[in-house]
Amino acid sequence: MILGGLAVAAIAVLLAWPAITDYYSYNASYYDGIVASAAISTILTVSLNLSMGYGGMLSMLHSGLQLAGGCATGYIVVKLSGSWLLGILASVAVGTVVAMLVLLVSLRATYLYFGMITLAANLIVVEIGRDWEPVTGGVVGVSGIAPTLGGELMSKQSFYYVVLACLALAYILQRNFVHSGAGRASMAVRESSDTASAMGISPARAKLLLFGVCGGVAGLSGGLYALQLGFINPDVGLLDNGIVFFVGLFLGGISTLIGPVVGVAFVAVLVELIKDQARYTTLVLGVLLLAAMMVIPRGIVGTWKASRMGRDRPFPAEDETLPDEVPDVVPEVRDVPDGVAALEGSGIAKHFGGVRALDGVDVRIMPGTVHGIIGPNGSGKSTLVSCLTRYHRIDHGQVRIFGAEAPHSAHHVARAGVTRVFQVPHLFERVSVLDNVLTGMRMRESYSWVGAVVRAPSYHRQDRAEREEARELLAFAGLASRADLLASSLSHGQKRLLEVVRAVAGRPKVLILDEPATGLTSDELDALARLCRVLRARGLAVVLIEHDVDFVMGLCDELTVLESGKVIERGSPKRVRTSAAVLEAYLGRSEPVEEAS
Ligand SMILES: Nc1ncnc2c1ncn2[C@@H]1O[C@H](COP(=O)(O)OP(=O)(O)OP(=O)(O)O)[C@@H](O)[C@H]1O
Repeated sequence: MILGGLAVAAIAVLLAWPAITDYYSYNASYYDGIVASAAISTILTVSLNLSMGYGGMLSMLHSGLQLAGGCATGYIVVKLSGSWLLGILASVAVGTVVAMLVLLVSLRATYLYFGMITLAANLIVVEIGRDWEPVTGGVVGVSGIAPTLGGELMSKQSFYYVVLACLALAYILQRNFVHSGAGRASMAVRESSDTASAMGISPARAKLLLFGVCGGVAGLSGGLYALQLGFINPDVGLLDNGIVFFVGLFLGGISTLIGPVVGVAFVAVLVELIKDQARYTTLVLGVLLLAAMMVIPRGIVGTWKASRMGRDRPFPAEDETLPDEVPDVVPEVRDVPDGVAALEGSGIAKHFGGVRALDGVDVRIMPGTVHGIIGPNGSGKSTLVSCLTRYHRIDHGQVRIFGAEAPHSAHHVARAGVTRVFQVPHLFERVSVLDNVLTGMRMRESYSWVGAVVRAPSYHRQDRAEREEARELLAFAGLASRADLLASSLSHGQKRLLEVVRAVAGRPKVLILDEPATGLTSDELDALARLCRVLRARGLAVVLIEHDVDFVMGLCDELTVLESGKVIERGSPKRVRTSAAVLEAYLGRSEPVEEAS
């Protein structure tokens, strides 16, 4: 409410700004220019926010992207005598291409290494700017980049509104992207590439898309910068020019939509206030960044959000009674040919150096069953699952999904219907419970990211249906009242359940749960068992890796028992319970398995 009011007031002031300055000042164009500059910086900071905040990609390339965009506009407007609009479009295209090229060479790089690669790329972009004289104008740059309208030079006021419109576009793009399936996929990759892959998300594609979008937005800010100042030279790409964007982002609040706007506005006002002492500007910005990091590490907006009742803060939600009805949204697996295994591994071998983690393992998991994989610690259970789902490259053997050879990458296996929940909880803690479930639906989404950004009817339809479905699934697991809380506020048991719900949301045909019962209360165990039974009844194959022998024996139709990377027994719980090999492996003597736990 308060935010809404402030936003409306800010928009009104921005729209009326040229009239206000005209009325109150003899130097109106100066003040219009200050706000336009701040708006251009905000556009670049929005791009940085998408990359670092929502994508978890430390980018040192942003001033280089601004330079690339500015050079593209300069080239079109001055050298080709094109229109400013064409210049702006070129800046977006060039920014996108440069960002995507850099991303392609750094696909496997993690946070810090990605930062270093973008740093190197920035140096290269600046150097190209200095040396590619016919296009960039070399060290001197290009001047005379003037926007025209109907053959006349565009007035400062008109240009102000062009910049404002571009800022609005950048902000809307950021907001709509972040709230779309593509945005959730980027955030999933930010949290864990492995978990994202288990939901059918390709980390490489998600990163490429996000960084490409960031490049386009940063390029746009470069094009506007060139048009506003009338020139562009390679110094624009120098790293110290980029500091102001980092200060604005961290001061305003990284990973918040409005943070870049607030942060840059704050910095712009401050810089204006100390303009008579301009030589201290860098010092002041440095101190400001330091102070922000120490006092309000979430930034102004993040801190404000965390302080509001019920927003970004855990609050006790009521305990829920589980509904008896199974929601329709729990998937049903149909048309499976008789006798074909849902997931099958034959002769799987995996060595880690001298360790034979798996040594010729055969496993057949039938649809409509709960299949337990048990064995002592280190017997190879998790490795087997990683091999079956292609997280590990297998040394020997074959993996088949419904009779066909399994694809060779983890996210394609997920798309083929095999989803896993990891042994160590891999929730997306910084987003809501509901968003976690929505992320699990990513591979079913049919709308494009452009459709989401422009909020096409297909996006609205699907988004509405997904949200309803996600809430139904949460209600079935007893988590409905927690849907809008941050996932980090859940108890351990609730997090485990949420992970299962998120996996179910992807409508898998095979669901692999690695030690899901660890740390669950008896009520939570009941809820988990109920969910597994429902999935089995709907034709799914559920694979359980568990140490809780009672839980496994009570739930599973079939078991595969591993020891030292080999199958030592397989069959019904009754058979396994009395197997001499199993008793030996668990107890080293012939006593009932239940006593091992
Ligand atoms: N990435 C790896 N590098 C080296 N060795 C590994 C790796 N992953 C597993 N191993 C080894 O492979 C063997 C099987 O490990 P795995 O984690 O699959 O067993 P597990 O049955 O799942 O054990 P637990 O019940 O303790 O989770 C162990 O000896 C383990 O040390």
